[in-house]
Amino acid sequence: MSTLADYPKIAAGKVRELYAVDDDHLLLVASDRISAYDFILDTPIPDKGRVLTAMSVFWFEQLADLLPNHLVAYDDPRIPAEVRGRALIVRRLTMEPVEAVARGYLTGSGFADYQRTGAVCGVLLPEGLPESAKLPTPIFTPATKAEIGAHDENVTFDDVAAQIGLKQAEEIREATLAIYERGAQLAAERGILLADTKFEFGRDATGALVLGDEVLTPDSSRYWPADSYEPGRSQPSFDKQYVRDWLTSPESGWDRKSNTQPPPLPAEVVAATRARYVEAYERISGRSLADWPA
Ligand SMILES: N#Cc1c(N)ncnc1-c1cnn(Cc2cccc(F)c2)c1
Repeated sequence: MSTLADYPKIAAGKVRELYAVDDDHLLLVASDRISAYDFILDTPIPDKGRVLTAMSVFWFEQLADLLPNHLVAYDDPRIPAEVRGRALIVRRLTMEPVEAVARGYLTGSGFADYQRTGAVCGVLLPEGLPESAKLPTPIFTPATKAEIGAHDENVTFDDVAAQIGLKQAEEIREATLAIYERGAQLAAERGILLADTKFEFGRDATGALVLGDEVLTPDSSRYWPADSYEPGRSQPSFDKQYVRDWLTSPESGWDRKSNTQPPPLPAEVVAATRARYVEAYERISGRSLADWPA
């Protein structure tokens, strides 16, 4: 059995790391860290890494008929015991330099761009749409990959085509929208709205487009509870709202405008947040987290 120290770390995100296993395989590790208001919080959420890993595997299986993906294994002797259940063996790809975002609802940077220009990533939208409006049809709104701590920059389809080629950009747009439609449909049937999501794609040695990274997780997507959906205001996050509400309540003693590290989370907020991640996985997948490796 390998240990994590056997594998060189080749990339690190806010809550994930990527290690080299061999020339053709990587180890994608999801931590229990959680971020809020652009801070990585001091308090981990137990099982968050397992839930998000299990959710990616569920979606890779659901989407396999649409396009190939980089998943090789999730229960494998190459996965060190210390990260078992929250790590994947994946194929090493040549990654496309674009954050492939699909939006079905108008929120976040998309809503900000719309308020300023009437469009998102060059896609003109009807006038008068309120915050959180469901869009007439889902849109492809790519972004550049930012360094840790910086926000991705929204760009146009033409920018992507200029960077990677028109055919390649069209292939990514088509795949992004097809996966979003599939994910939004399945989630909606389970009472959860998929407002938007971000994919990363790569190419294998034959040049085929391959779905990489994590897929349709609460970290790469905005999931909203359908029963409280109301256009015209920001929506509660399915998974992070307890954290956001406590951090912005007087009880935390934290000032969001202070740009200081948020305080540790109380046990009850941790427990409630863990429960929401588990609920999201079990409702969407129809599976039990107890059946997932630990
Ligand atoms: N997935 C994937 C992947 C692949 N299958 N082949 C080659 N490269 C990547 C790759 C490179 N950067 N990232 C982003 C990323 C993800 C997770 C943690 C991080 F630190 C960074 C993904």
